[in-house]
Amino acid sequence: MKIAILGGGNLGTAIAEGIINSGFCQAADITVTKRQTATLKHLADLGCNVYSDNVKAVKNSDIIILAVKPYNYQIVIDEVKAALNTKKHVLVSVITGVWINDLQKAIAKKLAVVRAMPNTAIAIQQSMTCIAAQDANHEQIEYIRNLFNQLGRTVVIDEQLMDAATVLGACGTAYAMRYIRANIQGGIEIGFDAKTASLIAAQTVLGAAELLIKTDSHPEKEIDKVTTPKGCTIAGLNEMEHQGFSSSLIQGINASYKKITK
Ligand SMILES: NC(=O)C1=CN([C@@H]2O[C@H](COP(=O)(O)OP(=O)(O)OC[C@H]3O[C@@H](n4cnc5c(N)ncnc54)[C@H](O)[C@@H]3O)[C@@H](O)[C@H]2O)C=CC1
Ligand SMILES: O=C(O)[C@@H]1CCC=N1
Repeated sequence: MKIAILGGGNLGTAIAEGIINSGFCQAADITVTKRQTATLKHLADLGCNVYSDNVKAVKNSDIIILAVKPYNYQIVIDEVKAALNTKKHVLVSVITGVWINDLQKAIAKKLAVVRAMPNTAIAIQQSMTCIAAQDANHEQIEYIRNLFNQLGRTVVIDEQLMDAATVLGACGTAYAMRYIRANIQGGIEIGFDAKTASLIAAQTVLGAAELLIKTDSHPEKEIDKVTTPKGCTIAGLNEMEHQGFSSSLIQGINASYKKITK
């Protein structure tokens, strides 16, 4: 299978790099497009095809990953729709807030369309990618899922949950960063230099996440292991809750969701 990535920006280039690093396919089988291709030199050096002709990229590929900003998708679809072939192509859109029906209407064909919602950790092959599909067969969905499995973990969801997936999975990277930053600020206040506090905070969060994923455990079970009776962990946790810690996170998630669905 040959893969075209239309829109070689942050996400598009990260996907290309991840696919090459994972060995999922040869660099020569990947095409990345952008209007000005100067910033894609590193991909060309790796062996990818890099150019600005979206139609040529579509004609030369089987899987078309659309990775432009939401306000640019219509222009790109108008440009390539005549070249899209329902018997050959699968369109994968990573665009926030654009529904499969919108894409199929814009294409004016019943093309197999898959929506994927990754996060920025895709750059280091640690994305959580939620996938939803329409008019794609089992084989096509499994191929796309396998592609994104090279770039982290995947889950197939109903498209109705795509906004929720965007909030929890993609905005979630920013929430986690803010949590880590707060830990760094607290860590400095209790004595660490910024660099050491950053390492301790980030590795501790990584370890906590891995504990949950690798042992299929529940957060509260792991908290029980850390909280010594009358100890400092429970004192800190309870104070955080008195200050509205869990409630503020839940309200933030709801605010993001309201914004994306309005
Ligand atoms: N940043 C994030 O955390 C996430 C972003 N997304 C979605 O992914 C999409 C891409 O996001 P980013 O990579 O962050 O944006 P970006 O702005 O870095 O990349 C978009 C690229 O498309 C190129 N482009 C614009 N018009 C084009 C055209 N006609 N032909 C070819 N290339 C064209 C731009 O030059 C730019 O390099 C967006 O729709 C966004 O909603 C999805 C999940 C997470
Ligand atoms: O903030 C946003 O609108 C997008 C959605 C997912 C990540 N960034």
